[in-house]
Amino acid sequence: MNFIQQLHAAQTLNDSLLCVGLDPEPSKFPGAWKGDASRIYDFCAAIVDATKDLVVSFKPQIAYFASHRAEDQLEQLMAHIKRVAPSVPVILDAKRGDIGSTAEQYAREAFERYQADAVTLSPFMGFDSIEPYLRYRDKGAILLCRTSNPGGSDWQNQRLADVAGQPRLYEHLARLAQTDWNQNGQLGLVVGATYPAEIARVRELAPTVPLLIPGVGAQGGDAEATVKAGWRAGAGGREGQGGPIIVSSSRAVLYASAGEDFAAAARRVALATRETLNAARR
Ligand SMILES: O=C(O)c1cc(=O)[nH]c(=O)n1[C@@H]1O[C@H](COP(=O)(O)O)[C@@H](O)[C@H]1O
Repeated sequence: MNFIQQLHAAQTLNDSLLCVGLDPEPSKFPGAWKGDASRIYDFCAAIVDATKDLVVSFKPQIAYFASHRAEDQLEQLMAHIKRVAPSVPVILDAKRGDIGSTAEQYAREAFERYQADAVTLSPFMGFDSIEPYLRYRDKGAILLCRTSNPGGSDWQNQRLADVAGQPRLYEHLARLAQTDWNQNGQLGLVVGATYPAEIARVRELAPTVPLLIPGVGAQGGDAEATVKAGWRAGAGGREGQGGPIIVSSSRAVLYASAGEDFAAAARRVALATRETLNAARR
């Protein structure tokens, strides 16, 4: 199964549009684990175990592991997810972007070392910086398009004077991801939940590509508006009818409780968020 097929299958199996982001921050860990970076795996595995039947995807953020020299724990975690939730695709959030020869190494890191099913990428350096990832035919490459942070508009909202119709940069990218760049149907786009009007615009320009939508929860994105903007009737039910949406939340789920009940609390928030997302599409 390729990444898109995995997404469709997980969305149906778990009846979910929710992605739980794994951004482990030891200073926020409960009880005796607080401040202990050697517990990153244990913390994330507990969250995975508590939410694995509620999600369309998991999304570990590589910086939260690398900054603590915990790459080995990320490897362990990826193996754990494959073991306990083999139907749930994993998106490695790495936001890589470099020339082709270096991109080959990043692609090997994401897909061979960590066994990710998809990776987030910055498209700033152009198509030849994306192409090495596409050689892994079953894997997904999710391009930053209209990001959730306010500063995203510094570049992404600029109009391109030399392209017909003067689209904004993010609109041009959405069009490329739907057409010329999407040579084997592997591309997805990141659009922030904090900008529902732009989600709708991206969905219009890229009707079938998966949209990864972070920003609900801690960043205050509106879950209902997100779904109304990005979801199309029939999407995800059967392939070819519309691109899946993957609505991601990290801190609001991971740190729902600072106590020993953190995993149960994470499950409660994940359940409630899944319900909100589902209600908005029905
Ligand atoms: O690519 C991403 O995942 C991403 C893109 C974006 O536009 N905004 C964004 O917040 N993210 C990531 O999504 C996560 C958001 O975390 P919370 O705000 O805690 O839900 C972080 O890991 C960010 O790095």
